[in-house]
Amino acid sequence: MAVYTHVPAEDIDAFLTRYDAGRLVSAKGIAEGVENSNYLLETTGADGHGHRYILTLYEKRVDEADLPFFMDLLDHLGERGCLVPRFIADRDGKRLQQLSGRPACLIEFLTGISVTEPTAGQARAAGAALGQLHKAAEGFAGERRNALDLPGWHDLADKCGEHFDDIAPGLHRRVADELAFLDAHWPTDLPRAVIHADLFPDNVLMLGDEVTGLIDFYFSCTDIRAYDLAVTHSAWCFSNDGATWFGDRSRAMIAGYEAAHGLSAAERTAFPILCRGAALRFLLTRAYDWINTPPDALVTRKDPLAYLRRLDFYAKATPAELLDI
Ligand SMILES: Nc1ncnc2c1ncn2[C@@H]1O[C@H](COP(=O)(O)OP(=O)(O)O)[C@@H](O)[C@H]1O
Ligand SMILES: N[C@@H](CCOP(=O)(O)O)C(=O)O
Repeated sequence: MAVYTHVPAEDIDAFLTRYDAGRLVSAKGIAEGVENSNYLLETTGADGHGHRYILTLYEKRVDEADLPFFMDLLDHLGERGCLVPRFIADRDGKRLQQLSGRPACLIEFLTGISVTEPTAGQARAAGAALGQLHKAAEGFAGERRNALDLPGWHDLADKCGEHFDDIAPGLHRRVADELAFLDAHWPTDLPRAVIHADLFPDNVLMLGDEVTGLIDFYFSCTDIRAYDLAVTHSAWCFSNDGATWFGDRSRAMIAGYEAAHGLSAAERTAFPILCRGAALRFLLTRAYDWINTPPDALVTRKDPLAYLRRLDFYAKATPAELLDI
């Protein structure tokens, strides 16, 4: 459950009076997500025909100072045909507000569901949507440093320290060895761009095999473009526990990305290392949250070991195995 801040319905109704959005009809806390508090709002709509919105209160890793970057990026992508939600301006043109003591935004609601067991067809569509996003992001002037890059992974690992071994014996050593490998092999000459950096199935809305929305851009940043495909691959092409890699999903995702954007020879060669980095990144944030979230907290902790299993797979994988479609 990710509702960290409980906002009384009367306060949401009062908040809505700043917008041309009608009056509040219902407000439901959204269980999915781990970073922010999200509510699904139903209103009477400005035209009286009823309307849905997402209300987000920013809680954990989102820095308020980064919100203009995310707003401008979604405007840029939306103007170029990507199915992304726009931040809604109030009657004074203001998009960032305060509600219950938190930074808060009203956001366009997009239809679709997040799949939990993607098919190969859905993995292909996600790969294509990522490629289209990368094409549409070309020419976007904004930049944002990735706080969860290789130096950021070292910081997180230092913070977890000995506690890694409370999650699994030997994990501390394994993480240190992997960081040493990535320090020596992480590519420095691949094209960089604005990337989503968290395109998990729960951040892709779909109807059947069709993508209807890409959401949750709060990790988007400037980094190696093909790393974004590695993140997406790690999230879509395994069983949820990371124990099984699905070659059909993997081939379909790469084919979808190749058709929409394409990978250079250098990106293909580096792909297994980028995937190792992606697996370590999510292992580390999950381990940090595991260690620092009480087991009885309202939010469901995500299993770090599901990403250790992916890391084990990528450490043995060849570019041909991952990319030969
Ligand atoms: N624009 C949107 N349209 C429809 N549903 C949304 C939208 N934004 C968020 N959601 C819903 O809220 C959930 C949590 O949102 P998300 O941005 O992933 O949260 P968090 O940043 O806390 O992880 C999503 O899984 C989705 O169900
Ligand atoms: N996708 C990450 C956690 C971030 O959660 P999200 O709901 O913002 O995607 C993970 O699975 O570890």
